[in-house]
Amino acid sequence: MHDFYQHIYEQQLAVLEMPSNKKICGWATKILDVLFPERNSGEMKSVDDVKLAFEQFELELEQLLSKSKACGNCNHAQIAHQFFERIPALYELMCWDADALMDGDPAAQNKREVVRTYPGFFAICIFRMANELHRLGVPLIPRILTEHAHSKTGIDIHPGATIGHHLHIDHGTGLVIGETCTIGNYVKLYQGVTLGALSVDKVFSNVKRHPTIEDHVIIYSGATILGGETRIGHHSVIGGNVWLTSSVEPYTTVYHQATAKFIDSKPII
Ligand SMILES: CC(=O)OC[C@H](N)C(=O)O
Repeated sequence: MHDFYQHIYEQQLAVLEMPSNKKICGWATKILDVLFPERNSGEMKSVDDVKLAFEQFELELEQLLSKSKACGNCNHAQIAHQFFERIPALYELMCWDADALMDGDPAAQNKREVVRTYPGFFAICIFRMANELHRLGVPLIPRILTEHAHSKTGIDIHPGATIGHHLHIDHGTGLVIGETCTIGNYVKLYQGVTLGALSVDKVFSNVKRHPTIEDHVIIYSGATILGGETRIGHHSVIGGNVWLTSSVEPYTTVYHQATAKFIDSKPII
C-alpha cells in the first residue's frame, strides 16, 4: 500500500495550482447578472456603480489568471484588460442571441423570460465569454466555464467553436457543438443535435473535425452531422434524427425517412 500512497502524494505535488471552479464560474455569472439585470433585480444605483463593477470584474479576472499556474506565462493584466475591452461587443452578441430566441420561438413572451429561463441563452452567453478567453490564449478556464454551462443546461459547446451572431438554441438539452465547428449567422438548433467529429482518433487533434453550418440553417432535434469537411449550405433545413456525414447544397431540405410501424390495436371483443 505504501507505494500507492506515495504515488497519490506525488500526484498531489505535481498538480498545478488553480482557483476553484466555483470561483471561476461565480465570476462569469456575476458579469451576466450585471449585463442582464433581468436575471435578478437591478442592483446598480448609478452609472458609477456599473463602472466600478466592471473595474472589479477586471481585477478579479487578473487575480484568477495570476492564481492559475497553467497560465504562468500569460500577461494577466493585459489579458484581463483585452477581455473587458471586448465586453461591449460580447454584450451586443448576447443581446442578438436573446433577440433570435424572442423572434424564433412562438412560446417566448418577452426578453425577461428568455434571459431568466432559457437554457440556450445561458449556454450561449457563457460560450461567448469562454470563447473570448480562448482566443486570448487562456488555458483551461474557458473549458471550465463551458462545462459549467453544460452541467446546468445539458448544452455542450466547446469554447473553441466559431459561432456567428443570432444563434437560436431552443430547449437545447443534449446539444453538442464540437471544438472546430463553424456556425454562421441566424442558425437555429434544437435539442439533441450533435455537430461532431467523424473520427475521434487522437491524431486529428489539430485538424478541423467538426462541420460547417452556413447562415440561416435550421437543424431539428436529434440530428447528427459529422465531419470537418461536411458543410451545410445556407438556408438549409435538416430534419429531426437525420444522420449526415456529407455536405448539402444551400436551400436543401433533408429529412429522415420515418420507419415507424402502426399496429392495429383495436380491442378484441
Ligand atoms: C463533438 C465531438 O465530436 O466530440 C468528439 C471529440 N471530443 C472531438 O472533439 O473530436
